[in-house]
Order: sequence, then structure tokens, then C-alpha cells
Amino acid sequence: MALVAGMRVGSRVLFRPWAWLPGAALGRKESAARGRVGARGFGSQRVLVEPDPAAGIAVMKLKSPPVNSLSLELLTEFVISLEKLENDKTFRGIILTSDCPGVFSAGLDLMEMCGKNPAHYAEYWKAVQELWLRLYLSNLVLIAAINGACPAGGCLISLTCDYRVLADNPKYVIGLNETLLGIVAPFWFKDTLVNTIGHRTSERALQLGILFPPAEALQVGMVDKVVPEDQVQSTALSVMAQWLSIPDHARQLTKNMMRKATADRLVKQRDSDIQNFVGFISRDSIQKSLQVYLGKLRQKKG
Ligand SMILES: CCCCC/C=C\C/C=C\C=C\CC(=O)SCCNC(=O)CCNC(=O)[C@H](O)C(C)(C)COP(=O)(O)OP(=O)(O)OC[C@H]1O[C@@H](n2cnc3c(N)ncnc32)[C@H](O)[C@@H]1OP(=O)(O)O
Repeated sequence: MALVAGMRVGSRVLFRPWAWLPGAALGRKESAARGRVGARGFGSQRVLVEPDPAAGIAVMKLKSPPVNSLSLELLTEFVISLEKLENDKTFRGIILTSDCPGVFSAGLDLMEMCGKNPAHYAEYWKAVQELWLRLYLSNLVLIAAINGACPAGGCLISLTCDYRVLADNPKYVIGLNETLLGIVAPFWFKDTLVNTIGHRTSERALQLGILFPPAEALQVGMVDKVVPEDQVQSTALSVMAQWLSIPDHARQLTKNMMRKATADRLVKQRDSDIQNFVGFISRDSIQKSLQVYLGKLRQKKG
């Protein structure tokens, strides 16, 4: 069975994020997802969407306490909310931020990658791929208002955005720190980073698993602006206004031209990428590394 839940329409692949949900009622979910968003807020348990139709934008807040780790549920709700906004012509941009104090996102949920079976790992990885593809190729302007720590998968999400504003707090570090966990960032995480900060800086950042504090993140180009914490949202809004002053069709075609080759690399090998992940994460040595890392996270408190 093909692992990729998508269908081809002309040259475009439409992904159906719920198609891999266990027991998903496709028709009902599909029609709900295609409804107009309107002026009232919508969202789900873990993704809050505050639409401003007059401005053509929506603020999307991740709210999966305590740390917005990217569980299968959060990934699913995230993709569904994104698709709703993508399908509603009212919306031209999204500001992506966190509703969890001090953390943008702790990255992939370690509990999804520990002690589970291969079928679960495959389902989980497919959901991670899906979110990345959706975000990376989004026609909307995506601005990350990073109001907290932003490691690993959290950083990846911010890197898919068109612009990153980071709050100036030394605790709000950002980077792909996978090697510190004894794991390896997949090629498409690496590609996304290289496209943002260049090859040499990525090589050093990835091998050392560097989590950059705000001033350094700005210096290497991991973020575009660092502002006082209480100005993150307003800065994101004014940056959005600038991006929305560009005609959509020209901006969208340009974005696609810049990003398509990178996305296509994953699209062409989604299944083998899933198999690689499942094989890698199922290794005893990797499971042990993740357990040790989780133990350290828990010990930190006590
Ligand atoms: C060669 C082939 C290659 C193929 C590819 C193969 C593999 C690639 C595989 C994976 C790629 C993974 C990318 C990732 O995203 S891995 C996740 C990395 N994330 C981190 O390192 C962040 C860890 N967390 C933190 O540093 C802190 O929690 C944080 C700074 C975010 C917040 O600190 P704070 O002090 O506020 O909160 P804590 O007390 O630390 O945490 C509260 C609570 O949450 C739990 N937790 C934290 N992070 C995670 C997580 N990512 N997943 C699950 N759970 C998490 C933490 O353990 C605490 O739990 P508890 O003690 O209250 O039970």
C-alpha cells in the first residue's frame, strides 16, 4: 500500500492530512475542512486560530501544554487548520506563534518516538513530513512570532516560515539540536536549514547541535529580527503588512520557484524516508539514547 496520502490534480498533489487518521470519517472531515473560516475564531483543542478577515490574516497559536511537543494529535490538528486557511480566499497570511509561556515548540514529541511499534513510527513520521510539506509550500505568507524556546522540530517549523521574529530572551534558544539527542536530522531538515543560513554555518550548527541564543541566531540568519518580548506580535503584524503589499501571484510564484526543488526531493522519496526513519528510530542504541535524554529532561526538575 502506498504510504503517501495524496491525490494528483493536474500537476499539483493535494494531500489529505486526515487520510492517515485511524478510522477517519473522510467525507465529514473533508467537508468541514473545506468550509469558510469567517470572522469567528476557530481551531481545535491544540491549535487556536484567531482570524482577522478584514486584514486577510489569521494568528495561529499552538496550545499543547506544557511545551507544544509535536504529538500526532498536534500535527494532525495543525495541518487541518492550515488547510482551512489555505482553502479560504479571504486569507493571505498567517502569524504562527505559541500559547505556551516560554516555549514556541519543544520539537517532535519524544514519547511518539520511544517504545512504540514500527507501524506507529511510520504513521508518526508521515505526519511530520505532511506538516513540513504543507508549511514549506504554503501559498500564504507565514510569519513566525517566536515567543519561546525553539529547538529541533520547533526550529524546523519556524524555518518553513517566510520570516522569523524572535523574542529577546536568553532562554529562547533556537536550532536543530538533534545530535545532542544522539539522533540525526533528516536530509530535508538539513536542506531547510541550509536554504536559510547557508552550507558552512549549517554544517557547524548541525554537527554541534547548536541552540543559538537570540543575538547569535540573528547574526547567523536563523531569525530575521530580534525584538523585546512584548513587541513580538506587533512586529510580526507590521512585517506581515509589508509582505502583503506584494501582489500575491508574483510572490507565490517566486516562493514556489525558490522552494519547490527542496520539497520535491522529499515528495519523490517519502516512502523510503519513512522506512529510513522507522529503521533508525527502532534501533536499540537510538531508543536508549532517547530514553537517556528524556531522563535528563525529567531530572532537570528534581
Ligand atoms: C541516518 C538516517 C536518519 C534518518 C532520520 C532519523 C531520525 C530523525 C529523528 C528525529 C528528529 C527529531 C527532531 C526533534 O524535534 S527531537 C525533539 C528535540 N527536542 C528537544 O531537545 C527539546 C527538549 N525540551 C527542552 O529542552 C525543554 O523542555 C524546553 C526548553 C523546550 C522547555 O523547558 P521547560 O523547563 O519549560 O520544560 P521542561 O520541564 O523541560 O519540560 C516539561 C515537560 O515536557 C517534557 N518534554 C519536553 N520536551 C519534550 C519533547 N520534545 N517531547 C516530549 N516531552 C517533552 C519534559 O520531559 C517535561 O515532562 P515531565 O517531566 O513534566 O513529565
